[in-house]
Amino acid sequence: MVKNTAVGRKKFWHSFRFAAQGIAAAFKSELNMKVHCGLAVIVIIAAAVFRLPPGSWMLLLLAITLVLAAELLNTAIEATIDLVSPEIHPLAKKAKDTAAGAVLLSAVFAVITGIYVFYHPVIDWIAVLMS
Ligand SMILES: Nc1ncnc2c1ncn2[C@@H]1O[C@H](COP(=O)(O)OP(=O)(O)OP(=O)(O)O)[C@@H](O)[C@H]1O
Repeated sequence: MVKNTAVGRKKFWHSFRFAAQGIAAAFKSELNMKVHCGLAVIVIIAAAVFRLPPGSWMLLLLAITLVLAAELLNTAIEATIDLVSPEIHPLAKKAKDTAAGAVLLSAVFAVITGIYVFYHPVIDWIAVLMS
């Protein structure tokens, strides 16, 4: 484990490396993170196949970023709670459940965004298939 003791420009790039390590660590340890990333890849491929307009792409990228960012913060809060309060405590429960709530909220937004963005292209595609 290394602390960021660099200065100036070096410190800036070290911060990026530590952030990338954090994302990689969350991906390796959290099943939910793997599921969210897998779904994000499927959604991006579907958006390319349906040739969605730029506005729809931006909405999808916003939803994907929100979910992944919420999942990363949830993982950070879980790790912090496990470190400072491994024993059962109502505040530990509140912190973990609230962080999980943020993930749930962002996931609901992502589902609504997906329905809004894909509804008409999918209906049009089915209509073409049936005609
Ligand atoms: N120290 C604690 N004190 C009180 N309740 C806790 C504590 N740790 C966990 N819990 C309860 O158990 C639930 C599950 O906690 P856990 O740490 O297993 O996280 P998780 O939601 O299963 O996440 P993951 O599986 O991604 O690690 C929490 O949401 C909380 O309600």
